[in-house]
Amino acid sequence: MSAIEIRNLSKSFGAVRAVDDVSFTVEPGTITGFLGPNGAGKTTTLRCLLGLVTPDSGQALINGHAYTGLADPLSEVGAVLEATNFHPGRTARDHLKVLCTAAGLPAARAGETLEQVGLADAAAKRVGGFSLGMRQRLALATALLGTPKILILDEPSNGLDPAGIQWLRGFLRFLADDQGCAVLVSSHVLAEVEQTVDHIVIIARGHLIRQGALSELTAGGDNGVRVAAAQAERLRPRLEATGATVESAGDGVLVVRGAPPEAVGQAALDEGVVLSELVRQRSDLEQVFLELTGDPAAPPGGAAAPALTETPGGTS
Ligand SMILES: Nc1ncnc2c1ncn2[C@@H]1O[C@H](COP(=O)(O)OP(=O)(O)OP(=O)(O)O)[C@@H](O)[C@H]1O
Repeated sequence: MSAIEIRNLSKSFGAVRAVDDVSFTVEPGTITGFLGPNGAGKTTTLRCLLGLVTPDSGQALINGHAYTGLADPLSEVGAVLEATNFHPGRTARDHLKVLCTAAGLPAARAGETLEQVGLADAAAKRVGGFSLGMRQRLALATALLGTPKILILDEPSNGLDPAGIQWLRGFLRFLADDQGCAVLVSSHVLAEVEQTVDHIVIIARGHLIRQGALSELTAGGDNGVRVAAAQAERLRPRLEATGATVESAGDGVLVVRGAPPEAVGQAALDEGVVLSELVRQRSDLEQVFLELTGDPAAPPGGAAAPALTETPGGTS
C-alpha cells in the first residue's frame, strides 16, 4: 500500500476544472516533487488529500484511507499548507503546546519540534514578530508534532532565504532517508525541488503531464551543446582532443557532449569559425517545464510534452 495515493482525482470549481483525472502515488522513504505552474491544481489536490476539499470523483488516500477516516490523523500525516494561521500574540512554544494539548500529545513535543526545525532560540518569542521564513519553520514544527510518517508540504520554500532552503533540503532528505517518511512537496519552481526529490509529478491546468523518477526524467544527464556554423567540422578535432564526443546533426550542425558551451565557444574562437548558433540542449524535464511555465499558449500534454508514464499511478 502506498503512503499517498491519488487515484483518478477530479475536482471542479464552477466552470474551472481544477484537477482532472489525476493519479499518482508517493512511497515511504521517498520525496516526491509536485510541480506545476500557478493555478495548475496542486493546492486543490493537496486539500483533497487533507479532507479540506471533497473531490467530484476519484480518491485521495493516506495509508489507504480518506483523511476523514484516519483514526489518529496527526500521527499519520503532517501538513503545511499555509504559514499564516498563527495567533500573533502567542509564543512559538505556546502555539505548539496548545496544539499538543488539543491532540493529546506530550507537551515536550513542542520543544523537540522547535529544535528540529531550528527555532529553539525563538521558542519564547511572539509569532507576530516572525518573518515569513520563521513562520514556515513553525508550520513545519506543527506538522511534525505527532511524529507522522507522511508529510505534505505546499510550497515550503516560500519566504526562506538561501540558507533556509538548503537547510530544508537536508531536513527533508533526513526525514525520507533516516525516518522512512513519505514526503510530498509542491512547488512551481523546478530548480527549487530538483536537487531534493526522488520522484516528480508535473501537472498543468489540472492535467497530469509527467511523472516518474527524477533520474528517468533527466536521463542522459548531459544533453549536449548544439553548435551550428558553415565550417562546424573544423571544431571537431579540437573538441575531441579535450575528450568531448562530437556528433553530426545535419549540415553544419554538431552536438557536443562532455564540454560546456564556453569550451565550444573557445574552440570556435581559436579556430576562427563564425557560429550561427550555440546553445546548451535542455533536459527533457527542463524543456517540459519551460514550455509549461514560459509559454502560456503551450498545450499541456501536447506534442512537445508526451506523457512519460502513460499508466495512471505508474510510479507505484
Ligand atoms: N475554492 C476555490 N474556488 C474557486 N476556484 C478555485 C478554488 N480553489 C482553486 N480554484 C481554482 O482552481 C484552479 C487550481 O488552483 P490551485 O490553487 O489548486 O492551483 P495551484 O497549482 O496550487 O496554484 P498556485 O501555485 O498558484 O497555488 C485555479 O484556476 C484556481 O483559481
